[in-house]
Amino acid sequence: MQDKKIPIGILGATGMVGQRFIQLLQGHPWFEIVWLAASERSEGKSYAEAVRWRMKTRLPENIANMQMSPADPANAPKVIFAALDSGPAKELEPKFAKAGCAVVTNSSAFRMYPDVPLVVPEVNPDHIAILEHQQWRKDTGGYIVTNPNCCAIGLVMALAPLHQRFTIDRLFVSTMQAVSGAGYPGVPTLDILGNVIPYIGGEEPKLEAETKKLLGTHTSEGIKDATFAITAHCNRVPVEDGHTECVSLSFARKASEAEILDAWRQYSGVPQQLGLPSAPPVVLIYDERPERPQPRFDVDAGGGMTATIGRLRPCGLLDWKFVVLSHNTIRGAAGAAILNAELLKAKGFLS
Ligand SMILES: NC(=O)C1=CN([C@@H]2O[C@H](COP(=O)(O)OP(=O)(O)OC[C@H]3O[C@@H](n4cnc5c(N)ncnc54)[C@H](OP(=O)(O)O)[C@@H]3O)[C@@H](O)[C@H]2O)C=CC1
Ligand SMILES: N[C@@H](CC(=O)OP(=O)(O)O)C(=O)O
Repeated sequence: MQDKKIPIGILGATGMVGQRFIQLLQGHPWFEIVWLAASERSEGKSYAEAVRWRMKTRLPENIANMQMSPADPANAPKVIFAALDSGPAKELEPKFAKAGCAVVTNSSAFRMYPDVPLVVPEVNPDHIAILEHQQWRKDTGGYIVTNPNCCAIGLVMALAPLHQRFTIDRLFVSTMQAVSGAGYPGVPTLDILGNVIPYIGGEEPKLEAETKKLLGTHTSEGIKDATFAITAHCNRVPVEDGHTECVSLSFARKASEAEILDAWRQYSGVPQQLGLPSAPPVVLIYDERPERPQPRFDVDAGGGMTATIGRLRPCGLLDWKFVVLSHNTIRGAAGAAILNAELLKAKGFLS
């Protein structure tokens, strides 16, 4: 007989990522949505009244009729998926953790705190062990676990198998980021239509710092960042979903084209071994066609959880260069948090 599902709540349920949570959690075998909250603007309304539903699947009827709760832990379930802007997240997420909730969040507010795990389950599942240092966990059993910035996720998925085998020593990345990354309503039409904006506030330092934490090592003193040099350029482009990243890198140990392709093709992780419900069977696809990956055709690979890589070739400045694409609101946000929660459950941190 199947165990009872774990009741979960969504904080920031009306935003782009909140909506993705609702879409992805429909029929989830382990989690059931019982509570929704967002800002005071939404409080007391039905979800259907509060949201501008932007998903391509229909708003589920049971969710449409749910009443939006206050963003307060008093009547919330003990597992919270959070998709708040980072300002409110900074204030609200600790309140929930202090009240004994497991907060599995997308926001950047606590990602770089030394006692907060920043996790992509295929890449660094061992980093959840630093939860033992969180004061909230010691006091009430509550805690905060984060997933990275949406560009950092696609990037580290492609880098992890290479870093494991050849040790990255220098890295250049330039992004082309979809408009859904800016939330809803996001970037004004007149700014982005037929245009490219070579600035996304705060994005470049986040991408640089988070990549080094994610590829860092868990030691008895906490997470020791990876030591490679990294520089990032971040750009907004008129694409609906899917962040594309052009990467150049060099390694401490020489790597051939065949070895790199082999590292990507063999890549699999703990979520695949454990058969977690949201784990894509194939983590990375390498597409041989010279004009791929493209967001229009490749963004939904593996239900939006697989990253697609292409165009591996020698680089005139560093050793190698390639392109990687991943879905920013699925693998880069809601899907990432759900996979984190599945890992936490599988490892005994959620019940
Ligand atoms: N979009 C993406 O690709 C990614 C986003 N993220 C992160 O996820 C988080 C959510 O992003 P996204 O969904 O795009 O953003 P949106 O702007 O689309 O949604 C923001 C959500 O936060 C709620 N909110 C705003 N202010 C408050 C407040 N004071 N108290 C409670 N709730 C509040 C909004 O509620 P209301 O509708 O009531 O105003 C809404 O539900 C952000 O931290 C973002 O950085 C991370 C990775 C990728
Ligand atoms: N800033 C990203 C999305 C995002 O919200 O990132 P972060 O969670 O790191 O703030 C984008 O615009 O595409």
